Amino acid sequence: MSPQSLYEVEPTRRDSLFLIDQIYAWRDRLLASPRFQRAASRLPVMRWIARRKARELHDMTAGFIYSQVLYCCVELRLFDALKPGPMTLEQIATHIGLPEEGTLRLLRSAAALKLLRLTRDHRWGLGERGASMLGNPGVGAMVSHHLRLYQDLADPIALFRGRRETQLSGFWPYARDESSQPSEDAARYSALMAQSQDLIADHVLDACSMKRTRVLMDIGGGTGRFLAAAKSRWPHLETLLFDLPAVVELPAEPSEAPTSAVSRRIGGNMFSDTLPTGADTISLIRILHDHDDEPVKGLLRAVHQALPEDGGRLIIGEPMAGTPGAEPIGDTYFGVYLWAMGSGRPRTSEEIIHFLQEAGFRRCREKRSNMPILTRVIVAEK
Ligand SMILES: CC(C)=CCC/C(C)=C/CC/C(C)=C/C=C/C(C)=C/C=C/C=C(C)/C=C/C=C(C)/C=C/C=C(C)/C=C/CC(C)(C)O
Ligand SMILES: C[S@@+](CC[C@H](N)C(=O)[O-])C[C@H]1O[C@@H](n2cnc3c(N)ncnc32)[C@H](O)[C@@H]1O
Repeated sequence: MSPQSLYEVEPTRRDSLFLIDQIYAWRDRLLASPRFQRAASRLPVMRWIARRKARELHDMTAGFIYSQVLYCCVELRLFDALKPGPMTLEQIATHIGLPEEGTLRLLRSAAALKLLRLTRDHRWGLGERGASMLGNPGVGAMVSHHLRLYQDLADPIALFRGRRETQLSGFWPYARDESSQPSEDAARYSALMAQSQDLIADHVLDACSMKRTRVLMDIGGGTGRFLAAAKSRWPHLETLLFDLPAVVELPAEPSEAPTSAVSRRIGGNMFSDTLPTGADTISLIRILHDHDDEPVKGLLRAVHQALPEDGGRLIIGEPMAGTPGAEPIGDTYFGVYLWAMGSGRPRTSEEIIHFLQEAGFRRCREKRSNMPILTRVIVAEK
């Protein structure tokens, strides 16, 4: 089966070899030749390109080590420790409970990655990337939970043989079985989602105003963090939260979403229950990519039905495949992540818009996101 038919994209003129493909084939023959590579690394301009390309390939080869150095910094809370100011090697070794020799190796490797920085007086402080991590606390939570995916990737070829029980699918039980949800599982993944919602909510809300919305329903809204962010911008909003019973029954975390931010919490299954009516705007934030095509199409039809005829609006926010300049985030990171999770796939905005049109939506369009690598935004009307 061709990838096109797997993902239901209209086949383009696949049989003919375009000129551009011939040019790429010629380039690939050159790049694959050790003689060409040797020659290129001696010529002035070519040398600069060759070094850059070698560096890129080396970063990809070594990326798994970079990720684990970042993991150590997060787990050992190094960025938090260095927030007030730089520390000496001895102070850091005592603080993280590692021998000085190992600590020094870790600090040097983190400094080379700009996570840390060696100061002029030989102390260790935050590097530009370490400081950015402090500004985005949700990223640290993501890095910590990657340990499960890392275990699943220990035999990566086996992972691609077929979807099966994995460490990651154990973290997201709804991806394999929507009906049963132990509350401790729901609490664990909902906390991660709430922490990382701050990476998303502002960009979605910057892209679409809710000034004229009366009732907003967030389907799969977790602890209500997205609704809380919307309500703090537009206090007139009535907000409905729809999620699995195990999630809406979680004890309210005042720091996550103040009780007053969510007008009503409704427990149910978005695939098998009739969705509540009454909202003039419905949001699906980081929902569609978790699920395979057929359930997604059914969900979009159900959302269409739940919206009012006059002025009903759907907002979709999630990372998407084929984002210019961030292709590996959609297709590599989320593609592999969702494969290991056991269901879903990242979709291009064109695919989502196509599904929306099939479900009966009109005026389906993408809105400009300030951070398309983290979330893109699509709006559709009934
Ligand atoms: C100050 C001076 C001198 C100059 C200024 C120059 C300047 C303007 C610099 C810019 C500085 C700046 C503002 C930096 C900002 C950095 C930012 C915003 C960094 C953000 C990084 C975000 C990252 C790395 C996000 C990672 C997100 C991940 C890994 C998300 C994973 C999500 C998952 C796994 C979701 C799972 C849900 C599921 C199951 C798929 O549904
Ligand atoms: C990836 S999380 C996204 C949470 C939140 N929208 C966010 O962006 O932080 C997916 C959410 O969908 C909910 N969910 C999964 N399957 C569901 C179902 N069948 N019915 C209702 N909610 C479901 C999960 O409980 C979870 O809260």
